[in-house]
Amino acid sequence: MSKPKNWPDSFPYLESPLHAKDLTPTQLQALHTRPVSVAVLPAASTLTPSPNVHIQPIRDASHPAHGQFGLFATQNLRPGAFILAYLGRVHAGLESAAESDYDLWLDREADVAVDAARQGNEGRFVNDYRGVRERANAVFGTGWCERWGEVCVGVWVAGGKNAGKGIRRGDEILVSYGKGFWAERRHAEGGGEEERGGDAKTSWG
Ligand SMILES: C[S@@+](CC[C@H](N)C(=O)[O-])C[C@H]1O[C@@H](n2cnc3c(N)ncnc32)[C@H](O)[C@@H]1O
Repeated sequence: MSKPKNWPDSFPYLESPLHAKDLTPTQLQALHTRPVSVAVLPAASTLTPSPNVHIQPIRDASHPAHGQFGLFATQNLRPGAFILAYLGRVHAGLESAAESDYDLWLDREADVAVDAARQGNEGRFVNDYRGVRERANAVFGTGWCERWGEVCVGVWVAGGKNAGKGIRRGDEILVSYGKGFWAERRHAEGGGEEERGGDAKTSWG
């Protein structure tokens, strides 16, 4: 199996979603039922490793995630384009890895989330835009991944009116984790809760 450059030795690299044993038959059925309203992602767009990105250490001392890793574009990506799937351990949300900084809702109604804290793919290295640039240039969302025949979380280039020109080769790919993420973090560190208002899990939008 080939792993992306800079993938840490200590983490398993996933080439498909990893299903936790506690997913109920109803949750598994929801995962394997194609919703009418989500983007269909052909198998060719979910290659592992992804040809659209590379993992890089953050060496810029002014970057708030200095000393960690980030995800960067290997080619120009147009507004609205799909970038890559976010792979991890797909689990029942109730059994949430509350302390994980890598846990995203996959299907809130079905109570299913995906956590990339202990294993995953390049998606786990997407940083938040705060303190790096004015706004996010990418968004999390859900799609139907034909490669695995299931609903999956993915990362898209930001689209819409204010999207700009997309992401240029070499740019860092940055999403918004949602205010809830940072409020939770301040709360955990003993700070205030004034910005609370997002999801307990990392949210998007
Ligand atoms: C999903 S991980 C992103 C990848 C992470 N940089 C790494 O190397 O594993 C989320 C963590 O990255 C860091 N991070 C991401 N965006 C950040 C930002 N804008 N400011 C400060 N820390 C950030 C925080 O430590 C956060 O808990």
